[in-house]
Amino acid sequence: MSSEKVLSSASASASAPLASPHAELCRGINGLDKVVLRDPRGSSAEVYLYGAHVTSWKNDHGEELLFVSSKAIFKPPKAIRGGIPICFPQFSNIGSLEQHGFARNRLWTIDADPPPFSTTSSSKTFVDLILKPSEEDMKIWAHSFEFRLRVALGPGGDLLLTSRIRNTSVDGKPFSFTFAYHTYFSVSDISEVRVEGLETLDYLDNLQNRERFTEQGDAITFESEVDKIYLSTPTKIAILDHEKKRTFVLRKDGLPDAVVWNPWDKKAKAMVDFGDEEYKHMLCVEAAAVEKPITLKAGEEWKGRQELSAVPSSYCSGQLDPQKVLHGS
Ligand SMILES: O=P(O)(O)OC[C@H]1O[C@H](O)[C@H](O)[C@@H](O)[C@@H]1O
Repeated sequence: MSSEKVLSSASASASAPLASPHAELCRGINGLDKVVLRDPRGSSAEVYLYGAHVTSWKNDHGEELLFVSSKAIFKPPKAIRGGIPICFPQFSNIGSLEQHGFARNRLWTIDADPPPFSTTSSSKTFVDLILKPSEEDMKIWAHSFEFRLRVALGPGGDLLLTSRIRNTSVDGKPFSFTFAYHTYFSVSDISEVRVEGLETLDYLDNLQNRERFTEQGDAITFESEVDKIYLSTPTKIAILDHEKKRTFVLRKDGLPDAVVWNPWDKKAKAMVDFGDEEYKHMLCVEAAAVEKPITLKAGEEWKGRQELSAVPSSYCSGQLDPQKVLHGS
């Protein structure tokens, strides 16, 4: 489909044509614009311009790998429940802004001409989006910035998110922010899930006034509500879904922390846009920069990457082998 044809079927807010031949702009739920990425090898992803929100990531068998609530509200100003909301310029309620900042409920536009990436990615299946603050945004957060997000599908169906945030202030004013890729993974049964790579680390427990604790040596498993900010984590974290025999591998760069969240039954019931039982089928593991806010001087740029892959769990005498996942290439 030509880019003109694609554009004529969606609203003018999307503005620029898409650079990738494997990206298509179309209408999603409630008429909101979304970009569908289809890799020739079979994997796919969907990104709403509302929030630059990834709402779908499928492998080459067409299996959905992200969780989106059946009760998600695709209507501004509510952020979409599930997928990958972007928390910027504030994670959680740590600051004066609304919970998780405003990037997740603003309308982004397609970035027609992004500055070149320093590392060359071989992916031809991508979309570039951009967010600049409106006058209204400047009233609540008085900083000039350009936030560029590239969402790409890699050769093996990996989902790559690269954020580049630039301080475009003309009066030399620095700013600081916290950030998270608030990824909701789809899992078969939360009680069968293990997270590897966060053992023995320090974390701030959101359920206990962000008090600092140290995680035990065992892999992390789930039997009640969890809301923890793990600090200075390794660049690779594995989420093992025993029942599905699937392992998600999260690789990150520029994002030292990792948030792990499952609301469990009580909080699930309290959320209007989340099914009562859905907590069993999701787990948030979020590449983040929370403990130490990132500061950008005028003209400076920060880059934060999250790379997700889903691989069959290596299965050996009844045990998943996380070592292969964590230490393999
Ligand atoms: O309901 P939301 O604003 O999307 O936030 C959902 C969750 O996000 C993060 O994981 C926080 O650590 C949690 O404290 C919060 O409940």
